[in-house]
Amino acid sequence: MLVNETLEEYVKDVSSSKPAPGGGSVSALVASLGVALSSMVYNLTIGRKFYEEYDSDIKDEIESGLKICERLISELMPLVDEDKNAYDDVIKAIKMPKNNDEEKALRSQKLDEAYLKAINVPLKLARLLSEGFAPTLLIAQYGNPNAISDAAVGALLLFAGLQSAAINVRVNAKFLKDKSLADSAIEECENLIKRYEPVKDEILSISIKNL
Ligand SMILES: Nc1nc(=O)c2c([nH]1)NC[C@@H]1CN(c3ccc(C(=O)N[C@@H](CCC(=O)O)C(=O)O)cc3)C=[N+]21
Repeated sequence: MLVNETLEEYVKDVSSSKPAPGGGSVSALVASLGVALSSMVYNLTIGRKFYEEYDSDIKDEIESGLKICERLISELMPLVDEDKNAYDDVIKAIKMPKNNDEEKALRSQKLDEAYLKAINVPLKLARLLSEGFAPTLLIAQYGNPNAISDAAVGALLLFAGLQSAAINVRVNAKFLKDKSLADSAIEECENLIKRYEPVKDEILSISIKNL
């Protein structure tokens, strides 16, 4: 499993001419790291003197923000492998024989199934990532000022992950037979980008003001 590799092995795997891991797996890793940075700022906040002085409703919000980050990390990390497996299946289907109608039909069916998976993994990534912006904004507002730049880096990585997921959805959607499913997946990603780009910008401006 990729998640059990060393960083060195993973980077080598990505850089090689092996078909996968590719951009999809890398965007899942980047997404995990983005949320991990937010989580780090939470962990550098909860229990500190300035934190204890917050109203209890703010403290509750902060505690639930950390819970969200922890859940997101545990759901994002498996996508590093799931995306590799999904794209491996695309490559496997592309390589299937097409010497007669029977082979062609089977290949076309397997290819469609593989592209559907190769869309669904980045779509899941985009949906999970979209849940990471609110907790990152919250911790940029209330978190440890020493680590505010990490919330900004987290927001940038979340947004990079979201845009990358949208690109992977789009590139695979054009091969899908079910055009309405393809269009709705593309539209969902575009809507998430439109919705969360301003949140990313807000996190950046809060962080930059307080550097
Ligand atoms: N969910 C998802 N994850 C991805 O990682 C992903 C994706 N969708 N959609 C498209 C892009 C593109 N990408 C490629 C990786 C390797 C080759 C590759 O190795 N191609 C070989 C041919 C493959 C072979 O025959 O072995 C070649 O061009 O020589 C191509 C394309 C991954 N992507």
